[in-house]
Amino acid sequence: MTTHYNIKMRKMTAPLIDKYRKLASFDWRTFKNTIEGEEHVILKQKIVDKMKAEPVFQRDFRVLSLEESREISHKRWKKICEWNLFKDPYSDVDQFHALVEVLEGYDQGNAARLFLHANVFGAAVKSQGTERHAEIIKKIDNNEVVGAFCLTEISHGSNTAEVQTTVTYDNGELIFNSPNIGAIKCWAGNLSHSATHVVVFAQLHVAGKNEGFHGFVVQVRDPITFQTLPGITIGDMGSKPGAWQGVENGWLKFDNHRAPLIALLNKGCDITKDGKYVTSFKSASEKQSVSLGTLSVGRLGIIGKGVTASMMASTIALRYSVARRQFGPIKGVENEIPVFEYPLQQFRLFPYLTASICMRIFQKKFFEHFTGYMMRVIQGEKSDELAKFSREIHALSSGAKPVATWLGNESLAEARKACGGHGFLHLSRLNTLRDDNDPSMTFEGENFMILQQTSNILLAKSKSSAKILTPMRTMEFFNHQPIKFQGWTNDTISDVLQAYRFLLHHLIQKTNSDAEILKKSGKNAFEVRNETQVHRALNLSIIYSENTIIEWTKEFLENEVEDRNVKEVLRKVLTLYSLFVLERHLATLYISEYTTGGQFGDQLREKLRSSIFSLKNEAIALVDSIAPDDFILHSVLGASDGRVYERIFAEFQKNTKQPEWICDLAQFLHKNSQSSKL
Ligand SMILES: Cc1cc2nc3c(=O)[nH]c(=O)nc-3n(C[C@H](O)[C@H](O)[C@H](O)COP(=O)(O)OP(=O)(O)OC[C@H]3O[C@@H](n4cnc5c(N)ncnc54)[C@H](O)[C@@H]3O)c2cc1C
Repeated sequence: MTTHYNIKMRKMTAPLIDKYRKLASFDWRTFKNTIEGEEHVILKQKIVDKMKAEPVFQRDFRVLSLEESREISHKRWKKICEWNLFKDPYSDVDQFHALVEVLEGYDQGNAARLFLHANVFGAAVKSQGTERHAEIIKKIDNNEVVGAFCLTEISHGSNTAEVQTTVTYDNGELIFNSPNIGAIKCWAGNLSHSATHVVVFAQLHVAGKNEGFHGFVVQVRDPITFQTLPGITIGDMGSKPGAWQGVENGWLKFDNHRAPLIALLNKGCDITKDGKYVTSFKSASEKQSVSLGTLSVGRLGIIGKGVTASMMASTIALRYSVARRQFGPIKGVENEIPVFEYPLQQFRLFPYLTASICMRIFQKKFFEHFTGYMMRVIQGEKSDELAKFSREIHALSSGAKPVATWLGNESLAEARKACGGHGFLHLSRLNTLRDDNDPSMTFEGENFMILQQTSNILLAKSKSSAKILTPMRTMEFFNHQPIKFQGWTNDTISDVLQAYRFLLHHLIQKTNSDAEILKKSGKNAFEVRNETQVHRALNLSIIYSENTIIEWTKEFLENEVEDRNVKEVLRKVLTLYSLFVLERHLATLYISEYTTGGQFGDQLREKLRSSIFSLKNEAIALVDSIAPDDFILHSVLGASDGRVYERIFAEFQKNTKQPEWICDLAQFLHKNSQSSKL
């Protein structure tokens, strides 16, 4: 019976994917190596091969309980530590990036466990501590301790400056307190069960004066018994969706917990032996921005979550779309066409495929810039140019993080719908991935909130009359006059960039002029900033980020791609991405009088449609070039062999056992039938 089924199924699904692969005009491996770098591809595969061979990394589509998720997450983390793949992010940047990418695709919960310790907690101690913290840093690097990052409190997340936890200096010691319920730390990953140490942010009180927001590294548990230390209560926040179930997001309450003074992360500040607070920071806000500098690094990493999300979404939905046949020009099962053939399906999915590629190129370049910046910081450089660099990184990461994470979530939602009913099953992995990716829109700077950082910097720059030169050259548009629409040329990407430059100038001018009106009406700076967000400052930040993604991908295309076929297809990819994002600003383009009449919009849409069509033969090979290994993708609908129905049925067959409560149902039915006879 089973054999018969298998044969029949195989006939039905002779994988069409190979036919679509052959249509491409380029070699997918060359494309992959061009985008990612050959060494990076090899490094990633080595890690994947290690994972494939290791029992602890095997998985199925069963939803694990909270306890199971936490236990398996611990075991996988331990295995990765044992493999000794990296010590800290800057000692081997390439290895680190390869590991990040593999783990983010495999399971964001596992990635969080590792990186919260090494990259967030560890980075905070290293960047804000001094030689006084050498011993704990050694323990962090050797995995002798587990760390968590405690910034958020029940009543404060975004407004970090107002955290309520207090630390009071008392005769050579520090006393930690959570003065009210709102001050209890929460959301800290790794905290609930595993953390032995935490970095805590709190208000430092010395000699009766609040010296403001400071970071501290505190031991919270005995590393042998795992009992919390006196004056510390820790618990878990409860159940969460997706991979975050495996992350120990915990809460922490301090009640007169005493720690030695060494707990203070004392770069740029200290408490002297005679109990005096000293600092080299000019203001509390300077201290706070240095303390939270580590979050800027994190934000760059979160851009990668958006990229991974849109890559996985495009891979799963497009591979499934060539396997899934529905309707056809003539009646009959044999005449049904793959849903991939429908222009509507292409319109829904191709833009996310191109977005994932352009954002990947952008992210790689951003990391290169960032690593260059960090090297100069580590070497102790202090210059105006470096300060400018830091500000530009902050502006771009604060804008690109929301753009990337929104797009990641959007692409997963669209992919799930594009896969119809089967897309809803866990075996597609799409809904799980959407749950996994969801909080990236909130942490490391809530998207709507953090976008304001970008516009603040751009608007401040706009007040300068001097030529604007920045290290990453993302603000070059300031030095060029905006030009209205003058017709399409043969170079669509440049046409789009011209429209973007116009939009940037328009939004800066509009936000500034509306701000002036509000100021004159008596509004204060806080009110003015809030009241110029909708349609103006917010859009400015998004458009600045998209403009940079297009510009950097164009530079890459022109200067770094050697293979002619890859160059040609990447041009098509960028053309589609540029038109896709520009179309979203059509209303603003007309409002800003970039052009009048319907012709521009109509032509833009026509170009978008023909650009989608131009990628039809390339799409599946493009998917192959961005897709992670099947083991990492872990999707029945997205597996590279295209044998979707066999794989679906193989999963279905695992679920034939009757549960025990069926006896109760049988008894109930029997009882009913007996009583109906009475
Ligand atoms: C899965 C997960 C893991 C996390 N891990 C950690 C961790 O390890 N350590 C840690 O310390 N924290 C962690 N966090 C907490 C996270 O950093 C905060 O949730 C985040 O900073 C947002 O803060 P909030 O929740 O207070 O949101 P709020 O600031 O309360 O935001 C609520 C709403 O108000 C809006 N809003 C707020 N301010 C403004 C404004 N000025 N203008 C306009 N709108 C505004 C926001 O856009 C949002 O829509 C985690 C959170 C999640 C979900």
